[in-house]
Amino acid sequence: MSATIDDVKDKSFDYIICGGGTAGLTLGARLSEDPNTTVLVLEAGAANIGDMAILRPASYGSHFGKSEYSWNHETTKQKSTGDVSHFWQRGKGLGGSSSINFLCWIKPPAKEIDDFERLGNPGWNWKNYEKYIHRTERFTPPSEEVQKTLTMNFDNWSLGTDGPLKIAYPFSIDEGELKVQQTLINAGLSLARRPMNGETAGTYFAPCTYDLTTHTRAYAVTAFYLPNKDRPNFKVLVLAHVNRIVPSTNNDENSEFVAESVEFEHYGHVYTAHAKKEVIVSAGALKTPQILELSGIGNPMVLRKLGIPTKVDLPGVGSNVQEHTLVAVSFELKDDVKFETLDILADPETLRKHLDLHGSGLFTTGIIGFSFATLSQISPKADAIIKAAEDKVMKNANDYPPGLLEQYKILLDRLRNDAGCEFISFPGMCSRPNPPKKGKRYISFYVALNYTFSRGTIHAVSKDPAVNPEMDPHYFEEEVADMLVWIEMVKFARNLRNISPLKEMTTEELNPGPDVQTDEEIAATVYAIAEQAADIIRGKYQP
Ligand SMILES: Cc1cc2nc3c(=O)[nH]c(=O)nc-3n(C[C@H](O)[C@H](O)[C@H](O)COP(=O)(O)OP(=O)(O)OC[C@H]3O[C@@H](n4cnc5c(N)ncnc54)[C@H](O)[C@@H]3O)c2cc1C
Repeated sequence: MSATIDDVKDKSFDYIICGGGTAGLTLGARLSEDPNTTVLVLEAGAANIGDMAILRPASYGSHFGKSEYSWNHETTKQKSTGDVSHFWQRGKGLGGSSSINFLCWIKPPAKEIDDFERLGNPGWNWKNYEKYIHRTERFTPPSEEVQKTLTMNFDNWSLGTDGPLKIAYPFSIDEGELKVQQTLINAGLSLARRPMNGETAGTYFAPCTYDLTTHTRAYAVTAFYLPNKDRPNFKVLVLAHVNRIVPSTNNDENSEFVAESVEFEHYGHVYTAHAKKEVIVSAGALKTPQILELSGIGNPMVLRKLGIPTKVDLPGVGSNVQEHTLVAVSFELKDDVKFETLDILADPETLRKHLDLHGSGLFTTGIIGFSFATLSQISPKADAIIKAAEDKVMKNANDYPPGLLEQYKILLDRLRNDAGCEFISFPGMCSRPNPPKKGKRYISFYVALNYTFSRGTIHAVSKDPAVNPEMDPHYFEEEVADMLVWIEMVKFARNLRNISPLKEMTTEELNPGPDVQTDEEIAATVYAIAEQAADIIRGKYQP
């Protein structure tokens, strides 16, 4: 139940969950199924319940830069991207990033989930993943008419139908999407076999976290918080920023760390709540390391700099950071092509009209076109790049921190055999550096790197919990594997304009644009535009 500070301060709970995002609310709902188990969730952001800016489905990017929805983190300046820093948006508020994400319901390859277990984490395998994800899903397939129009076939697919999270295809799907999909198939990326069941290689239309009855976003709040909020044993306190975990008082340097309570800040005052069983830190990948480090859990070298005594020597905290980097390529559509893209919302009157069209119109569309390819499917240079990456890894094998060589071996195997080159079609312009032309419509392809070799860090830089941690992704520092693959992916996406039916639908490439031709020029452009694509959507299509 939504809690007040009096329900929480100095009170004891079986479990305290730090961070009420996707993972935190899911876990809170699950643990509190047992009426004898008390659960407290502490969330730094606001509740934002019923806020149309969150609920309106195709509101991608509209939350970016707004502190009521997003943390607006900024990375350190990146040498490889021209000494600039990059904005990292993450959801702030109940539901976390599930309240601002792009609603796409896609799944990883089974093999990649099994790799967690192969790296020494028993139970972290596809079989378990699928069991629990089916429990989460409530999938409604599209009508037979839509299936026929979009040549969809779900015979092989298996999704859960009784879970709390509503999964569906968005209400409005333009038939232009089918032509885009056909282009990718004609480019050699045939239909994926069972993309919801671990066989993701190829092209497919993905469903969204979308409530078909209300035409609103389905997310951690609608699936896990609202249906359970009246349980007396489930308390959720918002605007509660967790500072640190406090161990039991008899804790000294040599004894085991036992989490006894959680210190948090609420409206400028610091309070504690006590945990009888466990404290779970689920503040997202970017903020979790800070809570651990301020609690004395982490790399002693980092903690020493902060003046915090090491309680648990855990060097992995805040290391091994990998970013799902993306960049977009955009093509201008011919004026006579029928395809209602988000570009038309640039006109204020059209925007107003579509905002009023609740239950239809462009805000009930979604990002549905996905393709996953192997490097050899998209580039004649695949063998040479993989060989160069292997040589580099073997040359430096003795210098890697523990566990990294094992990860790299798996990544090299994936680079050779698996479909890690991701292409996402986007109905509209979402790229840099060239601005859209007035009155024109665009089709874009996000190019996303899934097998990242560069490794970054996120560490607290002050004892003060209000000071943001330092986030350094080390973008493209592993030049061979990351940059060369990236360049080949951009080239593949650019070439889609020469393939039917897109060839007949488009006039010219807007971005990266005709001035960018050589590999060096592509590299220079992607340096400048990496990670900024989504930023473009903001302010152009949104209220
Ligand atoms: C812009 C964007 C688009 C995305 N699009 C998609 C998509 O289309 N499909 C998809 O599958 N995935 C997408 N993702 C990723 C997906 O949303 C995340 O992987 C997922 O939400 C992560 O869940 P989490 O629980 O780990 O973190 P989050 O959901 O981010 O939750 C962390 C929570 O902890 C809170 N918190 C942080 N620090 C503290 C603190 N000190 N004290 C208390 N609370 C704290 C935060 O406010 C937040 O609510 C997207 C992510 C973003 C940012």
